[in-house]
Amino acid sequence: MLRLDRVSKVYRVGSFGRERLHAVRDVGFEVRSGQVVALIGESGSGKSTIGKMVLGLTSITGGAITFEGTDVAGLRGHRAHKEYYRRVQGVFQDPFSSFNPVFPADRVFALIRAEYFPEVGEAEWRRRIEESLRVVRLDPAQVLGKYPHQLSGGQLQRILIARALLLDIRLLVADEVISMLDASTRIDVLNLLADLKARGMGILFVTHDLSLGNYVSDTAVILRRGAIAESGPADRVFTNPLHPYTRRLLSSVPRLHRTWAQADAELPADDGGCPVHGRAGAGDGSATLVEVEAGHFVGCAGDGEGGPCRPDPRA
Ligand SMILES: Nc1ncnc2c1ncn2[C@@H]1O[C@H](COP(=O)(O)OP(=O)(O)OP(=O)(O)O)[C@@H](O)[C@H]1O
Repeated sequence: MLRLDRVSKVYRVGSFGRERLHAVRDVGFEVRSGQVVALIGESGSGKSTIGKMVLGLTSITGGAITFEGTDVAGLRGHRAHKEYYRRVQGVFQDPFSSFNPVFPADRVFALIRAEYFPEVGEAEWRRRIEESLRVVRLDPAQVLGKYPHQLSGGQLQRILIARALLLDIRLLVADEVISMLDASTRIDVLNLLADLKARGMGILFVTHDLSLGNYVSDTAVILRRGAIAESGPADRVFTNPLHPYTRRLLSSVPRLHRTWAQADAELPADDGGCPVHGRAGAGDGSATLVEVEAGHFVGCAGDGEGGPCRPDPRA
C-alpha cells in the first residue's frame, strides 16, 4: 500500500540556508493493509520528517514514496491532493492544536463535509458522524456540541481519528499520538489503533517510546540519525535486538527491578563499531542494511561513503 524507496530529506539551515542538514537518509520500508509499522527513534532521528513526507507536507529530496501506485511527490494541484487525503490522513501529538478554541470541537466534521461531501443531507451526515464516533468508542451525546476545553486530550485525539474515518482512509499516520495522554487513555487509544488495523487500515505509528511500539506494531523500524539502524518483525526486533542503538532504546524503557545505572552498565558501548561485521566503521549512519535473519535487517556501520565498513587495520 505505502512504499518508501531510499527516501532522503535534506533541510537547508543556517543563515541564508547555506548549510545542509541530512534529516533522513536512504530510508525504505513498506506499510501493508491491516499492518502497523512503528517508526521508532529518539528526538531528532527524523521520524516526524518521514511522517510529513508521507503526508505530502514537506518535499522529498531523494528517493520515492508511492501510495497504492501513486507517486506522492508527483501530486500536483488541489484535486490530486484532495483525493490523496481522502485515503491518507495524519493525527499528531498535540490534539489541542488541531482545534479552534472558538468553535465546538465537532466543527472539524463540518469542514470535512464542506470539502468532500457537500451533497450529503443533514440527517445522513449526522448518522455518519455518530457511527464514526462509536467506532472510536466515544458517546456522541457526550462530545457533540462541546468546546475543545470541555474535552480531554484523549477525547480530542479520538475525534480527530473519527474525522479521518468519515473519509475512506486506507492509511493513518499517527505521529506521537499518545505522548501527551495519561497512562489509561494511552491504552484506550492503542486499543483503538488495534481495532482500526483489524478493519484493514495500514498505520504508520511514529513514536519515541519503544515499549509502546511493541504493544501495537507488526513491524518495527528503528531510526538513528535519519538512517535505519534496524528493522524487521516487531517481535524479533524487540526480543533479539542486534544494533547497540536498539538495545539502548530498549534499556531506556523503565523497569521496576533495575536502576538506570545498572541498565547502562550492562550495555555494550555504541562506539560506531559495526553491529553486523564487528569491525570499525565510520559510524555516521551511512549504513547499508544487512539481512541477519528472515526479514530482520541491521545497519552495517558503513565506510562513510555509502559502502560497507572496512576491516579494522589494527585487527
Ligand atoms: N523544517 C525544518 N527545517 C530545518 N530542520 C528541520 C526541520 N524540521 C526538522 N528539522 C531537523 O531535522 C532533524 C529531524 O527532525 P524530526 O522532527 O524529523 O525528528 P523526530 O525524530 O521526529 O524528533 P521529535 O520526536 O523531537 O519530533 C532534526 O535535526 C530537526 O532539527
